[in-house]
Amino acid sequence: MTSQITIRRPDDWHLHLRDGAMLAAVAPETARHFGRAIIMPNLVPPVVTGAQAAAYRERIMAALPVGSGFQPLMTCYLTEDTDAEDLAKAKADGIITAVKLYPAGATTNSASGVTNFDKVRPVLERMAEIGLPLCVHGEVVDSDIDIFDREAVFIDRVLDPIRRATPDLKVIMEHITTSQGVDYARAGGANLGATITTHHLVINRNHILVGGIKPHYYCLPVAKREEHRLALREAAMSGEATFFLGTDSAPHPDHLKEHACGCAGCFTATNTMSVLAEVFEQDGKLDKLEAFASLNGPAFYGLPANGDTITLQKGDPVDYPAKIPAGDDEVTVFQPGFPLHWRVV
Ligand SMILES: NC(=O)N[C@@H](CC(=O)O)C(=O)O
Ligand SMILES: [Zn+2]
Ligand SMILES: [Zn+2]
Repeated sequence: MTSQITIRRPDDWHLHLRDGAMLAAVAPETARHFGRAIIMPNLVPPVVTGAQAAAYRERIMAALPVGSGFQPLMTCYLTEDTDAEDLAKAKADGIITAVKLYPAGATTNSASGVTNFDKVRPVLERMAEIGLPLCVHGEVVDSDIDIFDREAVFIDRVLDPIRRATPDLKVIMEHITTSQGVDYARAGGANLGATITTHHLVINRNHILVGGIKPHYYCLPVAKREEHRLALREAAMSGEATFFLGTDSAPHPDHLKEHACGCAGCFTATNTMSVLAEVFEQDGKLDKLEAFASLNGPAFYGLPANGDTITLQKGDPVDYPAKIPAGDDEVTVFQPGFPLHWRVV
């Protein structure tokens, strides 16, 4: 029985760090185990320009524990008014690593996102030319499309046309939640990657709804049927270069999660590596954890893997806090619903 594994230090290719007191609370949680993370730009107001990304990066650096080697990889939020020149300069200056596409209204703080995808076509063409990847929240927002179908419909109506029109654009399907997402990503060739979250490997829609509503399991894209969770697990544990970890750890204060109109987002930064080791072990695939968490992501982004390693050891159930304090608020840590035996030592 394996009781210890050592892997290259992992990276998180989709992370929400927020700002202010929340940033101060959650940045150390990710920096404890992760080398780098792609930082989502959906602040209020969003991080739209290279200058705003540079300023946000400084605030993140200031929130890190002294001596932390954690490196935030910044993104800009794509709007219909985004200036391609500004993005190109921010990339050339080493400020941004990717650009984020939110369909307007699809998720938390996405009101400034894109409604008419034709309007961003010239920006996407420029990004393809200069090798600047596009991270995509892949859900349509049409009110006549059932929320459980929004990812699959987005692939057909929006993503596939964008990729056909701009085949050289590197695209990351963020936080895929369906077998359709897995299939499309798998068939997409070297310019298409897909991130998978920790929580979507653990929960299906029953976990949210059976026996009383569980607001801390509500996130977007919403967890789907069990067959989709199993497809995600198979993809994450396949070792295929297309699939890599993006936790989508998305903290909200508990009072806004446990609310009549609760916010979408699961906070997994604190225990992600323990959860991942547990689920990979459950499926007999611990040997594939390093590819998923530490190797495939940097390879897709054209970056070296981290030079150092982390070691996970198996033992008595791990104690992790149920909540972490954030200013005057608290944030509930994702509870997988089974004990975690793997700790990062
Ligand atoms: N995933 C979520 O449910 N929420 C994210 C936004 C997002 O990634 O879509 C957030 O910013 O809270
Ligand atoms: Zn999203
Ligand atoms: Zn997210």
